[in-house]
Amino acid sequence: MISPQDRLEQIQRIIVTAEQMRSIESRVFAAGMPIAALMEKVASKLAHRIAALYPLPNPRRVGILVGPGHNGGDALVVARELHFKGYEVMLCCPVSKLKELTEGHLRYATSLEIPCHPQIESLQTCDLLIDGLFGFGLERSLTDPIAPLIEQVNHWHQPILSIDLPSGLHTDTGKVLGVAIRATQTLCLGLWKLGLLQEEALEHVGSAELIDLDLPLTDVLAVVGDSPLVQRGTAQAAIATLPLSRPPTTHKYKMGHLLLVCGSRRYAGGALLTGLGARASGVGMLSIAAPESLKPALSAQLPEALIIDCPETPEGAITAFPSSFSLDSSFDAIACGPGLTSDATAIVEQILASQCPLVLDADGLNILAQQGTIPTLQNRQAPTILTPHLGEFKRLFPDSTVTECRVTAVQRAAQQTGAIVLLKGARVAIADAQGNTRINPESTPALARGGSGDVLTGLMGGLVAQAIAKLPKETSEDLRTSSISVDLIQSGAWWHAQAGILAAQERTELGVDAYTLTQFLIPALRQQVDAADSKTFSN
Ligand SMILES: NC(=O)C1=CN([C@@H]2O[C@H](COP(=O)(O)OP(=O)(O)OC[C@H]3O[C@@H](n4cnc5c(N)ncnc54)[C@H](O)[C@@H]3O)[C@@H](O)[C@H]2O)[C@@H](O)CC1
Ligand SMILES: [K+]
Repeated sequence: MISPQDRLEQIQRIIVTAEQMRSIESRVFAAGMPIAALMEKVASKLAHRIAALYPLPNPRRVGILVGPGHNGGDALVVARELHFKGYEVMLCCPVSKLKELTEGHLRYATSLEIPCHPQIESLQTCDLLIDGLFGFGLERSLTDPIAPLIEQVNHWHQPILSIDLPSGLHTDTGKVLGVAIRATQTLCLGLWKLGLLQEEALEHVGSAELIDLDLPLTDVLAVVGDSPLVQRGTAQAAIATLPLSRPPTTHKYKMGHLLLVCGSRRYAGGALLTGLGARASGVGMLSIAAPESLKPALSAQLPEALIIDCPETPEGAITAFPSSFSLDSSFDAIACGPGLTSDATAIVEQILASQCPLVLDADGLNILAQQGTIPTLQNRQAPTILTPHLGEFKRLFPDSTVTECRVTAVQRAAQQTGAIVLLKGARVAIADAQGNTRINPESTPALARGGSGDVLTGLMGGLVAQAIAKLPKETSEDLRTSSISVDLIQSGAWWHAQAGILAAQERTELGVDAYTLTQFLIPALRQQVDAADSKTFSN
């Protein structure tokens, strides 16, 4: 039997749509779990968590918004439990036609003399609001009388805690259906809903937490599949994937040789930041091809790196590799792009034509877009990882529907090109050609800053080089490609985000310039590994 800790780790990785959640619940109900019993369980866990988050005596007055379905039912059971714990609870139920179970709980709450108001104004003096208007049953845009009620509540100042989802959000796309509650906190029930991990939803979700409902893993996996294509990244998965422990008899070339191709006189920092990101990855050997005029600065900051000084244009962009240099099989991976400028077309073309695994970013992506993204990458045999932000993504895939749904757009881009595509943003989404998809659930706006992407490119290049170096030299191209998994790329995205989060905690969100970020990569990893170890020992 799986341990409760391993079960919870698996549950934390799963992401469901509304339809999948409905199917899972149907299986549980068909197996004999009464709907009312599940609702009791949900609400008792919620009430317990809410009392821990907002302990008495302050806040004392709790206003609860009750909708027509079972989200409203959950809210009413929470109301009853908080009432018995000593909170001063009041309800607002703006609709008259309720589902049967919800109706019963409303009757009982009323019999306990918990006041229920049709008008939202009565709740304005509450210290805390709980949103139980709609959960995953919301199907269409909100209108009168609920839409104006939500608008009003969003202008008030007390914290709002949403049950399952902020009411008004689409469960799958995270888009606002007319209007939606802006929650301070969302307690998601049972399994992570896809919409909560979409960037569109972030301003409404607040901080998000999963309330485990002990849904049987067999029922969950029967619906989402044993190895679900779309998964939420977790710390444990990232730590298990990163090359944290080294074989005792290893040597530097077995730990990966990474070639960085980056920088120009104008963007000298691009080369430096990529180099510092690569250094933190632990890669065995680091070579940096950069304009020859950057050599002194790079050597001073990265004394361990081999600097390949490249001829440059009068403006200081790389024109080509030096004539003595051959882009042969001595490199396990190349990371290319930061700070190159658009003048470095020839060298990017040469790299794209090579057989070397490649992480492509920034100007490398812009040059690829000019060459024609899909045909160029379809001709590439070696593994390719693209790390665009939204603007670069649109240039690479001008026909994409990225504004509709980032996750679908990334999946399609990966499938069209055969590359692993990582779309940057507050919720990094990563997909491979087979549809395997990862979403990084945690980040910080502190990373929205010039140069933080360069750090990611170097870090990612170092991880890819180490994964490739582990393979026997004669490994086929297909096997090399499959050895670079979305989990590896997700572990890099997770690590980078955790460094930003730790740096922001220590220095505020204003204090996370890209150089500082590089200095937090190792401390953040240390902290996360220690936290994971202490969890293991305490269980
Ligand atoms: N089924 C269960 O027993 C469980 C349900 N749970 C809770 O129940 C929720 C799902 O319950 P429901 O399926 O009842 O769905 P909801 O409570 O999300 O709401 C659905 C109700 O709202 C109405 N509705 C939908 N769109 C509307 C609109 N735009 N304007 C006005 N009315 C609209 C529907 O006709 C339906 O009556 C979950 O989010 C969760 O909170 C969970 O607690 C787990 C157990
Ligand atoms: K809700």
